[in-house]
Amino acid sequence: MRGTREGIGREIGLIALFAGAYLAISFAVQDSYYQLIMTLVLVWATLAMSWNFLSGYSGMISFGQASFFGLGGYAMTIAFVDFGITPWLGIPIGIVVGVLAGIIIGIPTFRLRGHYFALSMLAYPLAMLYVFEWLGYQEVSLPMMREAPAAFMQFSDQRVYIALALGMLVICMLVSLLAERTRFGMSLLAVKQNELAAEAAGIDSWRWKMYAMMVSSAMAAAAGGFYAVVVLVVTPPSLFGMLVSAQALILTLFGGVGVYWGPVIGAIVLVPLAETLHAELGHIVPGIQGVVYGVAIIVIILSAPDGIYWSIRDRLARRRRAGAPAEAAPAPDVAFPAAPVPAAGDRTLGGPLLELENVSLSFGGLKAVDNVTLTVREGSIHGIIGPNGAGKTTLFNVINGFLKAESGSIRFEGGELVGLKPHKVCALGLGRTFQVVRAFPRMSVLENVMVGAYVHAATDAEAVHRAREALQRVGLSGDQITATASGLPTKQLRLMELARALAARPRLLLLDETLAGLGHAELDDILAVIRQVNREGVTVVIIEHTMQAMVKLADAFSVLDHGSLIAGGAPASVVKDPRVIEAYLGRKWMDRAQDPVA
Ligand SMILES: Nc1ncnc2c1ncn2[C@@H]1O[C@H](COP(=O)(O)OP(=O)(O)OP(=O)(O)O)[C@@H](O)[C@H]1O
Repeated sequence: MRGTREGIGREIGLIALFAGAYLAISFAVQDSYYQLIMTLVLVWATLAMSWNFLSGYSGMISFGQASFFGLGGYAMTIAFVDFGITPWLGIPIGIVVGVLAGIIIGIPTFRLRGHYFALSMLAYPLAMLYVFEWLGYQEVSLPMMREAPAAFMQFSDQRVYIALALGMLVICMLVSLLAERTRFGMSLLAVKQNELAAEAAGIDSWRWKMYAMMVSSAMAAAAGGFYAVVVLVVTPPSLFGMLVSAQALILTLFGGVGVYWGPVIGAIVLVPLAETLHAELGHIVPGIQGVVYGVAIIVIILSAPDGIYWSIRDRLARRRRAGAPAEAAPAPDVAFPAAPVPAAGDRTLGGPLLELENVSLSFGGLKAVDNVTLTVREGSIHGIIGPNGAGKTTLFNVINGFLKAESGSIRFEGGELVGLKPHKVCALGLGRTFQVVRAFPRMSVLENVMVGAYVHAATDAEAVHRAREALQRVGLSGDQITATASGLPTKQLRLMELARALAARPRLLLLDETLAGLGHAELDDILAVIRQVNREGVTVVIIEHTMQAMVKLADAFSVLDHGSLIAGGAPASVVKDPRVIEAYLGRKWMDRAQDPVA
């Protein structure tokens, strides 16, 4: 399972096995050309690993990995040629330069998303290519240091380079493995699968993306520095060229995205193929490497779109399932037993917990939230109702920081929320769920909830503990929590999302149509959970269209229409208010309103 250290020892064993086998094969290979190819496989695998760390884990597709590769290569080369600094120091210098460039590039570029991010990343290596040409570094050769070759990383035995490159790759694999199994990787994966949900669950997506950029640029710069040592001559196209960035991306896509074995598999299969064809047929078909990578990407998209690693894994899992005995009956589909419910209004409520004062927000000419003032009392269940398009979800988005109020004030426990990012709002104790469930589909239910727990958990073990506790609170257990989130029935998804919000131990929960899409029995189960959570001290603000349920559940209503608050107060009186009936409930409700709790 991701997110815990389970199985980490086995993975380290596999890495050691791979490294040992690779080294053993390198001793068996006598031809220095093939030894060079074995070195290049490791260098390109490291570069592809750097792409995987940024793009595979976080989902931000980068076409510009050559920037860091080239800077690492040129920093080492210039340090060597102009200052006589050994590559043993030059490569670390290149790594520092690469990381600094990663930070400088990340700051403006993280504002962009999707295709815009990918394309703008493409611009950086192209610009650097011309800058280095303009600076006069068209072709730089490393001088031979015959008096002290080892001190300048110059070895007559090619196998020493293989061992060094293998060391570099193994370090990158271990760093990636550790990231995949800890909050680093889990946070990036959550951002990749649903950035808004991750932010609402307390994940600072910008910070994790920046960390990923720094680690990724360090790996790419190390690969670039080492590449320059091995090939001895560098040119701007060989370090910053399109083929370099494309290679990083294609090797990973081919081998498997989002897992550290992917780049290794991709490099082992494709690099020897491309290099051998280049050596044999390069004089007849110039640029044959590009053809190999082009064909590889078409084949992989058609036959195994997630890459070889995932394709093999899925096939093995299917075979295991087919051979396994019939699965045990699933754990009972439980929620909390419907405990006796204190009638709305019977409970003693605290003072104001959330206060909105003259809050407004427009989309162009449309006032989606218009001068709304309302107070939510501590310990209450506060219903937000209104017709479709009344501005209810927008109001939640303004409260939790997805949207910034244009005017007005939102105070939570007396502190101002306007201007805070969603993860900060979450950290203050304000959790939320969504109208359409925002799950992290490739994670298990437990992992989904762990993402919510990270905000206050110091360690991964504590996050697991808090997540299990939250799942227990919503009544999910056994097989239900190890299941993958994609494909879960609506009720379990709703409960999982509720647990994810609860894992941060909030004082106030914003629930956006949590009852939508549920049958009668399921609806009662979820209502029981909401009441239980409220009894445990969590204040609830809930948007809901099911009026019968809301009247029984809520202590107070606020009614929105066209962005404005048209009524507020105890449910029994609000549903009799002629303005509410006209705007929302309609005549049919008017007839029933004589006995609203029937
Ligand atoms: N990002 C946006 N850009 C432009 N208009 C928007 C945006 N989001 C919402 N709106 C508009 O703002 C108004 C309020 O929308 P909102 O989703 O908050 O309503 P709602 O009360 O939650 O409705 P529903 O009950 O159907 O979910 C609607 O007219 C909607 O079309």
